[in-house]
Order: sequence, then structure tokens, then C-alpha cells
Amino acid sequence: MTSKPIHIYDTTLRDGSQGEGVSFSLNDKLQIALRLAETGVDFIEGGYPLSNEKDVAFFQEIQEHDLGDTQVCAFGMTRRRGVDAADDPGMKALVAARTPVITVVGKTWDYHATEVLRVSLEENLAMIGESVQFLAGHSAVIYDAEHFFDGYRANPDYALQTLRAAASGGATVMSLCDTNGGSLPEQIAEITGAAIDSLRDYPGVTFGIHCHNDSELAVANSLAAVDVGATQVQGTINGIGERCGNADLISVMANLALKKKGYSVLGGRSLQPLTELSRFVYETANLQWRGGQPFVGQSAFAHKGGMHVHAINKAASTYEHIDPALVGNERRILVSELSGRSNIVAVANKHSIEDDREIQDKILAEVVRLENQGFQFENAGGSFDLLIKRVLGTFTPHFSPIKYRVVAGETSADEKDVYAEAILKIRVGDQDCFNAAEGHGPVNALDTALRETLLPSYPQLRDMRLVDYKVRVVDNGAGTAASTRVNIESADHHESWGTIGVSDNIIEASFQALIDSVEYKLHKENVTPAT
Ligand SMILES: CC(=O)SCCNC(=O)CCNC(=O)[C@H](O)C(C)(C)COP(=O)(O)OP(=O)(O)OC[C@H]1O[C@@H](n2cnc3c(N)ncnc32)[C@H](O)[C@@H]1OP(=O)(O)O
Ligand SMILES: CC(=O)C(=O)O
Repeated sequence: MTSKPIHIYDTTLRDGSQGEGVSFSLNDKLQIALRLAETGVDFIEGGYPLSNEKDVAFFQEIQEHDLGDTQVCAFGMTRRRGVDAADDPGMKALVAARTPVITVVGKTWDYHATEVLRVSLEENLAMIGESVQFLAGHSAVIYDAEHFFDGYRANPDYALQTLRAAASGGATVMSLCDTNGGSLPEQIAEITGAAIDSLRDYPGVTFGIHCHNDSELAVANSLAAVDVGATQVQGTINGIGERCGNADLISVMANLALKKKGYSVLGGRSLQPLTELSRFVYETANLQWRGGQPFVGQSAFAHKGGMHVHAINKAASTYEHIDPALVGNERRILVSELSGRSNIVAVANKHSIEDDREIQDKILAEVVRLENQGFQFENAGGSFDLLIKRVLGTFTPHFSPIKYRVVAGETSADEKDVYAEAILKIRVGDQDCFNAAEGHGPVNALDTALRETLLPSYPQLRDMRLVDYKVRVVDNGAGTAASTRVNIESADHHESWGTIGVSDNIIEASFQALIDSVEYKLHKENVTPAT
């Protein structure tokens, strides 16, 4: 059986940029558009040319790029009341964008026409029909029927008349919008079906769906519309957008291609680029990744419970709905106090402990003991590796701290320049080494002092750098006297690794994490301890 193609219409650069905290530069927009085209989406809504110069520039610059079969769309609203379409600045801006497709949004809901636009119902129909007709003389037109579902519930005849006005004007796609995101899947299915039925006398017209996520149903609602005949889905990467966002196209594409029978997306291409695409958009938008995001989140295939990991080791499908590789993601096994032996064996595979239940139990007991003190090994693979070595008796320290002191303060009450100094004494081989360093803050000063002291004996540390530093309060009840957990991420040219320290004293917790970070680097390179 051949599958039915569902066209993916991405509005990350328009509706996505209406999300709180999102602001793309021109270069961000161009880079995202190129990634989307590479992935094979059918349409990219690049922006709103009436709105700002950046979007105007986007439509100029994107012309210089080959996007393959992907079509760029400019977005805008119907002409203003009482103005000829040809004279309306919004219409002119849309035409000037010179895109193969123009998407124009119009009012479906009679209440919006009379209360927001303050026009008669007849004038609203004229605004839709005349705007579409004018634009269709320049490009293909997609008609976004704003508030279609609310409008249909309030006045179905009028809602359908607005679609007819757009279809008569020459729009080829009716995109039905659940603008307020309040509809349920069964309502979307029923109303989309009714709209499709009522426009059967326009055989050239197809239907799209544009859902917002205010009821956390945008993906389900999009799939419901596809089930009754919509062939285009609008949404954004990671679901970013106005208020609670739009339908997340990642989940829409994965569900259509991998779950639902009889549909294809992206011209049947692989979905493996989706995880990278999702992370690229987060990074570019300067937003935090959503760990629990279905399909592409870091935790989407992360297994923590001991019973789960035990089963996963026998057959992955016991606790995974798809193979993570299908969407470019990967399985992760987490170690925590909820672990059983199976987690330990899976994570510690390079230590060959799979047949040694006694060692497995000892490692597990150590994890439980330390987690009780506030340690957490999920993001501290480096420290966990050292823990195993310590239990196995294969850990040989490359140095031992003797004492340190960190001082931070202001240089003078007038200048208010903040400074930090660390003084450090450690034993390397049979020598006591003493050093002092300044830094941007106490941890930076301590890190610098430690590395400078160790470099003569361990030049391998030269390519190691600190990538991330995070502090969490472990016992919220204790205020500033609470325990702190410090996580450090370090990297060299080959890999990155996490380490952890926990103490009542934030500097001590940081020092523990720094020591583990250096020891992990030296152990992984099999560096012989100095004598
Ligand atoms: C559902 C959606 O997401 S639609 C897209 C929403 N996105 C945005 O609004 C982002 C970009 N918007 C903008 O940059 C600005 O709002 C602009 C340039 C479009 C308009 O700015 P302004 O002229 O200052 O108007 P303002 O934003 O205050 O109000 C919107 C105007 O558009 C009119 N309008 C709203 N929808 C429509 C429509 N579908 N057709 C015609 N006119 C409309 C309103 O009546 C109002 O005009 P009025 O002040 O004459 O009554
Ligand atoms: C067009 C659009 O973004 C909406 O109605 O939600």
C-alpha cells in the first residue's frame, strides 16, 4: 500500500518567534531555515514582512540559498478595513517578499469580526476574498482560518462562508487554526470533517491544521485532523510559540511516520536528523533543552529504575516504544539509589564486572550511601567511573590535597573590584607543591592553582577545560547552611565528562568535583602517577 504524504509546514520562524523569551537574529533565522530545508520540511514560514525590517531582510537573503524542494512562505493578515487590497501596506509587503507561497490569516469567528476588527460580517468576507484574490495573482496562497474551531462552534454557517470566500479568491490550502488551543481531538475531527465536506465543490482545495497547545493537545489534535483528511500540518520545532506554544512538529512527524499506518512525511526521508534539529533550534533560540521531550529529549530513552534496566538488558522494547536511533536519539542508563545490579553492569561495562555479583552489590551500596548524602551520579559519569575503580581497588591517586585557602573580597570600598585568590598545597609523588593563583571567582582561582601545580608532572592536562559549572542546594530546608551539590562538566579534544562534589561548603564541594575531573582525565589516559 502506498502511504499518503502529509506536508509539514514549519512556522518556527514566525509563530515560534511569538513564544516568550524567543528572539531570533537574522542569521539565526537563516541558519534554522537551512537546517529545516536539509531535513526536508515542505514549507518554511519565514516571518511577517509587514512587522519588521529583519523579516524583510530574511526574505531577501533566503533567495540566495538553494532550499531544494522546500518552499518559503511569507505571512501576513488580510487587508485592513476600508482599504483596497492593492493599496494595503500589508498586501504590498507580502508581494515584495517574493516568496513562492504567501500565507494570509483572516477572521473566521463572527465575534472577532465585529468586536476586534469592528467590521460587518460582509466586510470581513470581502477583506478575505479580495486579499486572497490579490495575492493569488502573485504567489500560491495558503489561507490560515484564525479561530476556526471557536468560530465554527459559535456560528458554523459564517465560519464556512469565510472559507468559501478564501477558496473563491484562489487559496489552494485552507489551514484550520485552533488559535486559542482549547479544542479536544474529537471536536477537531468533527469540525475538520465538516469543513472538508462543505468545500467538496472546490476540488483544487486541500486542508491543513494549525494547533496551539494550551490544553496540551496540539499534537493529538493535529493527528485527529489528519485522520479525517487534512494533508498539511503546521507547527514548530520543539513546540515553541505564542503562550503555551504550537504543535511540536518533531512529535507530529515521528507519530505520522513511525506510528500511524498509511502516512509519510518528509518525502519518506529518514527521521534521524530530528534529535539534532531539535537541539540546534534550542541552542539557537538560547532556550534550555526539555529533557522529557518525547522522541528527542535527553531523557526520552533514559532508564533509571532497576527493574526497567534489568528488562531493557534482555529486550529493549520492554520499556521503549521505538528504537531511539530512528529519530537520532540514544538510550541512556542512569545510576542512582533506584538502581539495581543491572544499571551498574550496563553503565560499568568497560570494567567487566558482569559476572561479579559481590562487586556489583558493593558498588550499588556505595551509590546508595552517597546519594543519601546528596550525591547524584546521573550527570557525573566521571565521578561514577572513579567510584567503581575505588571499589575495585584499581584507583591510584595522581596527587593528594594537603590544604587550600580561598579568599574573595573587594579591592577597595571605592573601586568595588571583586577579586579571588586561591592558595593550594598538594603532594605530587614525593614532593609537596605549593602554589597561589588569582581568578574571576573562587572556583576559577582554585582551578587555576590546581592545574598550574599539576602541569609540570602531568602535561596531559593542558587540553582539558571546564565547560559547565552548576550548583544546587541539596537540603532546601536549611537555607544558606544547607548542603550544596556542585556538578562540573569538563572536556578535552575527545570527550566531555561530568563530576560531582557535595559539602556544606560550596568551595569544598567545588574542589571535590575539580579533583575528580582531573583524576578522571588522568585515569582515562592511563597516566602513571608521578613518583
Ligand atoms: C494568530 C496569530 O498568531 S496572527 C499573527 C500575530 N502576530 C503578530 O501580531 C506579530 C506581528 N505583528 C506586528 O508586527 C504588528 O501587530 C502589525 C505590524 C501587524 C500591526 O501593527 P499596528 O498597525 O500597530 O496594529 P496593532 O498590532 O496594534 O493592531 C492590529 C491591527 O490589525 C488589525 N487586524 C488584526 N487582524 C486582522 C486581520 N485578520 N485582517 C485585517 N486587519 C486585522 C486590527 O484591527 C488592528 O487594526 P486597528 O488598530 O486599525 O484596529
Ligand atoms: C494563524 C495563527 O497563528 C493562529 O491562528 O494561531
